[in-house]
Amino acid sequence: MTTSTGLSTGSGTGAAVLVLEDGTRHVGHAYGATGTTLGEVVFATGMSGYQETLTDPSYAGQIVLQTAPHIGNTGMNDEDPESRRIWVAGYIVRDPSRVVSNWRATGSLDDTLVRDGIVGISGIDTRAITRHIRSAGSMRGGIFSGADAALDAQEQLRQVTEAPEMAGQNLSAAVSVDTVQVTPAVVSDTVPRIGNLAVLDLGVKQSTLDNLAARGFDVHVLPQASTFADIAAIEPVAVFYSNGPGDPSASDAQVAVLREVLDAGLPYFGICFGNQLFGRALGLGTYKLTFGHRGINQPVLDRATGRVEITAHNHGFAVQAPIDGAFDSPNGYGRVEVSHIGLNDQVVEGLRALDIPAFSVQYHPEAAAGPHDANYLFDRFRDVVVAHLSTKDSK
Ligand SMILES: NC(=O)CC[C@H](N)C(=O)O
Repeated sequence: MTTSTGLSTGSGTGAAVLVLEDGTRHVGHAYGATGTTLGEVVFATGMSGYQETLTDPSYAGQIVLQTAPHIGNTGMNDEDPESRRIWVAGYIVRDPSRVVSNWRATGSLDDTLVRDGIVGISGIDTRAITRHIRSAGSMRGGIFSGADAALDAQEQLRQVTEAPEMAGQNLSAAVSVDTVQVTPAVVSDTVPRIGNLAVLDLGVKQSTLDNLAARGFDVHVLPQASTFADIAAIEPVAVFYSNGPGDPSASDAQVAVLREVLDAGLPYFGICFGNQLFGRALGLGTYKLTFGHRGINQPVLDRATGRVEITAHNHGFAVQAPIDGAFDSPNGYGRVEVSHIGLNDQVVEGLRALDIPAFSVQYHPEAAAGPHDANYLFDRFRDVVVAHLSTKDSK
């Protein structure tokens, strides 16, 4: 058992305890809302961008630990949220900022955590927990604060071990829109309107929608349970599957719809969860990484250009595929290749179909937060769609 004592006053009052499913305990301070929260404990290595991290729906069901020791000093603003609320199941911070100082700030992180009911803990040894997760793997955990901090340790551990594991969870319904939402294309002298794009909302980020609209797509965001008929009804020129929380192996319905999309010959682009579901549609498997990739400084090789990009990541699962050269897709969509590879661990970071207009990446070309090295992928998608439309016209 590891126990660390708090180093900061934190924002909440009173004690809090982080309990991992292997029995590890860290005692610190209540932070944000008080009570009990359960989820998969993961660490994120971004030195900045906590607002984008917290509002990324892909983190639903996860208790996020920030390895950056000092969080909250720029507060919260009205421009950076990636969705309508904070989605993390819980928040672990070493040393929350006691003051907010930024010209864009409209509120504090602490108040927003309380507003959205996010239970957190501060003042614990985040480095020790990160090193533990790196070797033992991401695991279930719980934060207990307020009166719950005083619960019997065995009772706290029981609650943690009875919580669902991330493997096998389908969380799309919890984060997706209920009705179709449209973001019109941002057209100009240099950006022509391309047509309607169907975006399946599995937990999409605002920056992704903005990037797609800026390429001339009228972006129609569809609920996660949409059928192929729902997609066809908007007469799309192409289809996009977003990032999102949960285990890709638990999304059979969306994979079946994607197969209909590919069978119909519609161009396809997927990001993160959308990459994993593309892999599954092609007939590939997915698996859980030991501790995943979450941060804004991950090196990725684009095999088409030989260029190394520094990129934003947030994934705990990955696609299983041969990384040495093209191969036949098991489900009969022709030849496929792994287009991008993570240079830290050789994980598949992108897939490209060679015989149909479809590709995807495991990481985040929209960044938010993170470097913009991979933003060209939105241009690549626009070019694929425009080329596809021109071959259709010439037939
Ligand atoms: N950002 C994402 O789309 C994450 C995809 C998936 N939930 C994973 O953890 O791998």
